[in-house]
Amino acid sequence: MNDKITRLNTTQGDFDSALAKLLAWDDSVDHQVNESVRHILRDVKTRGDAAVLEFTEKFDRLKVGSMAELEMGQERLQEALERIPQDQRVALEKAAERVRGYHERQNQKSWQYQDEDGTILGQKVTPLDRAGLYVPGGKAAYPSSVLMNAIPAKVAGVAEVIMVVPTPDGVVNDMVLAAAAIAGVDRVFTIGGAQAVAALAYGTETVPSVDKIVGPGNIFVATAKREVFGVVGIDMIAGPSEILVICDGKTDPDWIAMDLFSQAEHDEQAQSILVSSDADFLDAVEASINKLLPTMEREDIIRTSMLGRGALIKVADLKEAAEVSNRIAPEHLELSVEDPQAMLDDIRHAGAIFMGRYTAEALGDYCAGPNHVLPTSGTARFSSPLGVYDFQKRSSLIGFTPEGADRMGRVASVLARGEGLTAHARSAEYRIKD
Ligand SMILES: NC(=O)c1ccc[n+]([C@@H]2O[C@H](COP(=O)([O-])OP(=O)(O)OC[C@H]3O[C@@H](n4cnc5c(N)ncnc54)[C@H](O)[C@@H]3O)[C@@H](O)[C@H]2O)c1
Ligand SMILES: N[C@H](CO)Cc1c[nH]c[nH+]1
Ligand SMILES: [Zn+2]
Repeated sequence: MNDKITRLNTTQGDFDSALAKLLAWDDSVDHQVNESVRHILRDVKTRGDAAVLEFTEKFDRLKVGSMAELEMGQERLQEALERIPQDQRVALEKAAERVRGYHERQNQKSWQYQDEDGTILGQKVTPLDRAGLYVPGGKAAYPSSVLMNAIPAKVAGVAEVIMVVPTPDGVVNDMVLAAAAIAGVDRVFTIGGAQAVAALAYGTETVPSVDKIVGPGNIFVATAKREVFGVVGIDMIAGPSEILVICDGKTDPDWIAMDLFSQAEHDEQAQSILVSSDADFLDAVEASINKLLPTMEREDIIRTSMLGRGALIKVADLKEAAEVSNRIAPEHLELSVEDPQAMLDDIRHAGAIFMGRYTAEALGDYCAGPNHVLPTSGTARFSSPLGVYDFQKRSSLIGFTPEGADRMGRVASVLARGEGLTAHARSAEYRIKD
């Protein structure tokens, strides 16, 4: 690298502000993105398909006469499945099997119990009627994201799964369509960005409106999802990828450099951070970064990301490494240390935790089993990986017996009168025995 990657040390006086600066977004970029996304959302809401077609031409350089041309029917998905090379099909099917196996364990069941009066209390779990899946496709195509979005939806029992994926310059990726066939996606539209989020949220003449939009994407997609929340549900803000590696200094520096690159190559705005107490090891990883960078296919994206948002941070020990990591709340956390289990109690905020030197984050992206759609930008402080629970909702169940209505009616009556709500009180009192 011509310029040097950011080096921080927790002992430096301005560490807190330097870290905050590293994690902060450029406000002026934020403002422009917000403006542009709001304009797109308004336009699609008002003009439907016509606006989606115009934005698709503008941002994806794809001009077609009608939205129908942007829908990939089931036959097209099956064709893609049959056309892809056998090794790709086998790998997709193997990954799908592992992702399904993991997510089946998340399936929630309805439950009921009876209290001492025979009153029934419980929770009814219902899948969403229709879910919208955003699969990114700007700088790279993501067949793995198709599986990660669609399989939990299907395991949850969602009746209709609508997928959107941009195809810049009209280049359709057969592996993406094949993955949709394997996962059982119901409808696929080759649209992306904020215009696709708007189409799913508001519906157009061709794209049906959905109940919830899930899936990762770039800053335009993440901002659009934030804006439409309330009209539809969203899973989380899953924006540009991030990795934080805590290393005890005993892993091959080339492995760590490549783990950092693995997320940096997604996006210029991706973030890769290494934390270690071993200063010599930080130097060794920096040397590996410089050595390996020219060998990378996506060298420019990685360079921009590593220089702009990457950092090597020196800490006192593993305890302090965990504290720094908790402040960042990374999407992916690699514990490249001798005894990762021993560190788990200290780790409080991370989308996914990869334990041990042999657990490359990249395996989690494809085939470990857990979901790779994870909270970014510090939102792991309060949100979780995409899962079956994102496609199910819960209704409370309450069924009083006459005895229960009598006993609890008296309690409700007192509380309602305390709130000055006499209709509530009298409604409960009607059911109290004389
Ligand atoms: N968190 C996760 O689970 C996860 C998983 C996979 C990928 N990712 C992230 O998803 C992102 C994928 O980004 P991408 O760009 O490759 O694909 P994308 O599909 O998210 O975005 C492409 C779309 O962005 C829109 N766009 C581009 N420039 C625009 C502009 N100037 N104005 C308005 N709209 C514009 C276009 O409509 C285009 O279709 C990356 O940041 C990657 O790190 C995250
Ligand atoms: N690392 C991404 C989530 O941030 C997921 C992904 C898909 N393909 C490769 N990686
Ligand atoms: Zn990745």
